[in-house]
Amino acid sequence: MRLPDLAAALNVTAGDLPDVEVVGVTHNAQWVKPGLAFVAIRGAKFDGHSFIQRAADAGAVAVLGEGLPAGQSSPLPYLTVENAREALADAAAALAGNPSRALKVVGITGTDGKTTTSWLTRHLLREAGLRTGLLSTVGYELPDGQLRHFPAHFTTPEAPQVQETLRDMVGAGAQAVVLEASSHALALHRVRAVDWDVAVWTHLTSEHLDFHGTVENYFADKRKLVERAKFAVLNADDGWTAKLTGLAPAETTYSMEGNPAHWQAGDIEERATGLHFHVVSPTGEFGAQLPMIGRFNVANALASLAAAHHLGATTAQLVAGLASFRGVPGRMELVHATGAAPRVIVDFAHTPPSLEKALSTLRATTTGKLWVLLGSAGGPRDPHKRAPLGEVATRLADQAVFTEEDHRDTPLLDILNEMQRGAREAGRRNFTSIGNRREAIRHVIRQAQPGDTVLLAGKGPEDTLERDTETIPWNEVREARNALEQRS
Ligand SMILES: CC(=O)N[C@H]1[C@@H](OP(=O)(O)OP(=O)(O)OC[C@H]2O[C@@H](n3ccc(=O)[nH]c3=O)[C@H](O)[C@@H]2O)O[C@H](CO)[C@@H](O)[C@@H]1O[C@H](C)C(=O)N[C@@H](C)C(=O)N[C@H](CCC(=O)O)C(=O)O
Ligand SMILES: Nc1ncnc2c1ncn2[C@@H]1O[C@H](COP(=O)(O)OP(=O)(O)OP(=O)(O)O)[C@@H](O)[C@H]1O
Repeated sequence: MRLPDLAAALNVTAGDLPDVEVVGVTHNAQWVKPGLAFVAIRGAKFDGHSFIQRAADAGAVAVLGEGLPAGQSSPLPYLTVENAREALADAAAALAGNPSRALKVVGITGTDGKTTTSWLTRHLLREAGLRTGLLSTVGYELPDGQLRHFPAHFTTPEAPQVQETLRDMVGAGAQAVVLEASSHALALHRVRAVDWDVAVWTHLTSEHLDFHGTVENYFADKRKLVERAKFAVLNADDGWTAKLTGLAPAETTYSMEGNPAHWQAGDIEERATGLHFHVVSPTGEFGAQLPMIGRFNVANALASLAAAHHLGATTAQLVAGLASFRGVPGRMELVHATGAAPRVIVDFAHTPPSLEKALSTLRATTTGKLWVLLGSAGGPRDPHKRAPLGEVATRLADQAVFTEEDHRDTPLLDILNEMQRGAREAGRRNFTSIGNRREAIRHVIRQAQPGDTVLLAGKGPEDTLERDTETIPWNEVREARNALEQRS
């Protein structure tokens, strides 16, 4: 796009602009490449205007900002905009060709459940035959199903990455996309200029108040998604929904607690194989089975069903889609086994509170013994959590196995000793230590019996294991599957 056309697309009246080609836009001077426009943002820590020279040296062709600081001149054409973050999003969308207009876009927001609901909705849409992309905390996928990661960890990355990813999805033949929208993203305009077809609301509890200040601000940021969508899927069990009703031109509601709603789930049973429930909905009544752990996932399922139904999924496709859902990689992921075997779960939990939550959830559906395998990372990251991890593991599981988990240059023995200390000081002896993670996984899966549950905690979807100075390719689910095969 030529620079004068970009200015016109942003409604900016600037004097004589050079007729140069703008190939993209970025807010980060370190990411500038020849031909990009640089948006100078006044952030909480830095003023992007101090990086204009750096951007120019790297080949930027223009700068967008809310006004040059007094006494500063720009070596590049400077376009004054009202709001730099909004301009970043608008420019990114224009330069990417407004890809969201060519897609059915489902946005998911809420305090918890965004990632799960995004993955499930993506799965249901694919079951319904729509080529669907995904952008979530766990990574992003074009319709080919291969998970990719942005260089920095984000739930919703900055607008240029959002728009460029949507453009790539359109290029790869996507018809729909499911996009997880964090409150930070909505507050900082990262998903402005996305044309939303469906907004899904999971629920809201006090969180991130360091950033938003008050729960009302937090709500107001999240509400933007519902305000901007053509259709809203609202949770009738969430107190905030009353304030969301009527904001979108059309809406549907869901409940797993017996509140009046279009989509209702009842007769909920949580079994070792997953969740079983009965759905009453505008598309009829049906029995549903979802191979996931955790009762709250019924709410996520209802939200996904309603969103996918709105985009054309039939009842048969919805039922089949729920039953074939494999979960979110590395999040309470059930490892499938053939024949009589213990239930094996891979989960990312690597802090004492998340380990506590995961083990408590699993205890509820374990008839036999509950086993847990875990380590703790080396280096400066939270050495204080090692002993508490040992305590939680031996309190909530019947048997714990301590092993390696990215110990890097910290001696593994020191980490294992700390975990053991946490257990011993609480008076417990129900643990063993096996340094090599593969051997430890094989050991615990060999020892466990049908009816038992084995939680492999800490690594989740990570694809490497950092042992001393080595970085080893790693796939925890594959390790578990191999161990299950060796067992049978
Ligand atoms: C709290 C928050 O979201 N902060 C975001 C905000 O940072 P900021 O206002 O402090 O920006 P800043 O660091 O002062 O920099 C100002 C400008 O100078 C630029 N800069 C800065 C330094 C430099 O050397 N060169 C340079 O160009 C920056 O790119 C930026 O454009 O704007 C930056 C880009 O403009 C974001 O990268 C940054 O996200 C930070 C990295 C972050 O950690 N965000 C997290 C909290 C976040 O967004 N999380 C949510 C999920 C939350 C959840 O549900 O758990 C997410 O969607 O991932
Ligand atoms: N609908 C829900 N209601 C309450 N809690 C939930 C719900 N869905 C998930 N959770 C809890 O939140 C945890 C995180 O779930 P999920 O990753 O889907 O949420 P998220 O909003 O994407 O959070 P994050 O951005 O931190 O990944 C789950 O392990 C579970 O404990």
